[in-house]
Amino acid sequence: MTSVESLVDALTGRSVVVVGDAMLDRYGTGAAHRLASEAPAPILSDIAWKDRAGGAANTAACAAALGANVSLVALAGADEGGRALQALLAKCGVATSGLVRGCDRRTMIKTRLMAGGQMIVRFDEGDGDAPTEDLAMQLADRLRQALDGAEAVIVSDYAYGAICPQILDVLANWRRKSRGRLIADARDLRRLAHLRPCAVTPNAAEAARLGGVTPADGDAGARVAALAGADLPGLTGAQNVVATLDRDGAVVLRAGKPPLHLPATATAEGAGVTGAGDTFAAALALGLAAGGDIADAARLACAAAGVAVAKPGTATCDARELRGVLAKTRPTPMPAILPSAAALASLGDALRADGARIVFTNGCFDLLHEGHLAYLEEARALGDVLVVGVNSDASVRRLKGPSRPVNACSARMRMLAALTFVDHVAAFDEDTPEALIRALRPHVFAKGGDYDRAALPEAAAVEELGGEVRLLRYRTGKSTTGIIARIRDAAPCEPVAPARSVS
Ligand SMILES: Nc1ncnc2c1ncn2[C@@H]1O[C@H](COP(=O)(O)OP(=O)(O)OP(=O)(O)O)[C@@H](O)[C@H]1O
Ligand SMILES: O=P(O)(O)OC[C@@H](O)[C@H]1O[C@@H](O)[C@@H](O)[C@@H](O)[C@@H]1O
Repeated sequence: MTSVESLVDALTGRSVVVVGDAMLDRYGTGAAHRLASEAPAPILSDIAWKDRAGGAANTAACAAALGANVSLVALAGADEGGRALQALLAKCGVATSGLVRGCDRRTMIKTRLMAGGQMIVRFDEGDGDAPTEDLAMQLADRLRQALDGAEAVIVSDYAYGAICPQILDVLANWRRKSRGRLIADARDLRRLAHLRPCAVTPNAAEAARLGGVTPADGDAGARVAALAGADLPGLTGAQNVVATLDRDGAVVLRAGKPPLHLPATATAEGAGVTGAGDTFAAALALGLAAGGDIADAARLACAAAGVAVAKPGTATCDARELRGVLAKTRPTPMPAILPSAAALASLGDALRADGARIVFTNGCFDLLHEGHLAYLEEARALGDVLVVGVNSDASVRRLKGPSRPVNACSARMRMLAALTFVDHVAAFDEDTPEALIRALRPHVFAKGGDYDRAALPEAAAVEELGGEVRLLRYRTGKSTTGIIARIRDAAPCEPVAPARSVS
C-alpha cells in the first residue's frame, strides 16, 4: 500500500468547514432529434431534471463523500432553490447550520440543458452580488461558530459575494489563533493572500492570469514550465500553490523548490467538465488535515478529481472509489538492483517527478563492514532515496590489484540491496561512476571521508548537473583491506583467490 493509499483511511472524521458561494446546479437532460424550423436550435424532448449541490456546496458534498465531518457556511434564499439545496446537503451529510437563507436573497441556480452528453445552453438566476450588511453579519456569526475545532477551512470563492469583508475578518482572526489549515479555491486569490493560505488551487487559466503568463497549450511539461516562471507563491501568499491542469493533473509550486508535476489518474472528456476543481480542493484539504504531505495530498486530490470528472455533471468521489483508483494506479516499484545506466535514468526521472531528493554514492564494497554501514546510513539521511554505484569485478581488479575482489559483483550488489537504508544499486565497469551520475543526476553525491574533493574526478559532473558533493566522516580502522590482512595473518598463508566473475 502506498503512502497515498494509507492516507485515505485518515480522511474519515476530519473536521472541515467550507465557506463560500453555494449554488444549485440544475440539469435538464433530454434527447435532441432535430433543429427547430425557426432557428438553428435543437429541440429537446423527454427532459429529465436533476439537482446537484454546486459551487461551495459541491466542495462540501465532496469533502463529506470522502468521510469528513463537514459544515458549510454560505448564503442561499428562503426560496424553492434554497430548500432544494438544503435538502441535497442534508442528504450528502453536510451540516447546514451555517447556511444563511435570506428572505431578501434569491438562491443562485445554474440550469443546464444537456443532450448527447453536451451542454446546449445554461441559464443563471439568483443573486450573486454582495450580501446586505445584515446577511453578512449573520454569515460571519455562523462562520465563527463553525470554526470551533476545525482542522481545515476551505474557502470556495466564486466571486458571488459570500467571501465578504466580514468573512475575511473572521478568517484572519482564526488564522491568528488556530493551527488549522486554510485552503483557498478562489476566482481572485490575491484577495486572500493576507491570510497566508496553506494551499491554493487555481486552475490553469486562473494561475496564468494571476501570474501574468500566457497559458501554454502544449504538453504537461510546457504548461508546468509556463506557470513555474511566475511567482505564484509570492502573489498568493500561499505556502503551496497547487495549480490544476485539467487533463494533465496538477503541479505543486513552492518558493525555492522545483515544480512537482502530478499526472492525472484518468482522462475523461467531459462536457465542459464542472466541479472537478471543487473535488480537488476538498480532497487536497482533507489530505493535508489528515497529516499528509503536499505531494501525497495533491496525488490524492488528482485521483479524487479524476473519479468525479468521469461522471456526468457536478459529481463527487467517495472513499471507496478513491481507494479503487489509487490501487489501480499504484506505481510499480523500481527493482533494488538496476541492470543499466538507462534504468538509472528512468529511476531518476521518476524520483524527481515525485519530488524526492536523490543521494548517490559508490564503492567496491567487497567485504561489507560497519564502516560501510555507518557511512551509507549517513548518506541515506541526506535525502529521500540512496542509490549506490558498485565497481564491477574488472573495475575492482584495476583499482585494487589481481587478488581482488573477493566477492563477485553480483554478490556485492545483493548484500548492499539487502540493507534497509540502501534503495537501489547499479554496477559500473569504468574506473569512475561518472556515467551513472550523468544518468541518475543526483541532488547529492556523498563519499566516505577518506577522500578529498580533488580525489573525486566525478565530483565535477555532479556539480555540473546541479548536485552537491558531501564528504562524510571516515570511520578509522574499518576497511576491507584490513579485514583481509587480518584473515591472512590469522590463517596459513593461502593466497586469496580472486572472485570468479559471475555473468
Ligand atoms: N479531462 C480530465 N481528465 C482527467 N482528469 C481531469 C480532467 N479534467 C480535470 N481533471 C482532474 O480534475 C482536476 C481539476 O480539474 P481542472 O483543472 O479542470 O479544475 P477546474 O477548471 O477548477 O475544474 P472545474 O471548473 O470543472 O471545477 C485536475 O487537476 C485533474 O486532476
Ligand atoms: O463561475 P460560474 O461559471 O458563474 O459558476 C461556477 C460554475 O461554472 C460551476 O463551477 C464548477 O466548478 C462547480 O462548482 C459547479 O457546481 C458550478 O456550477
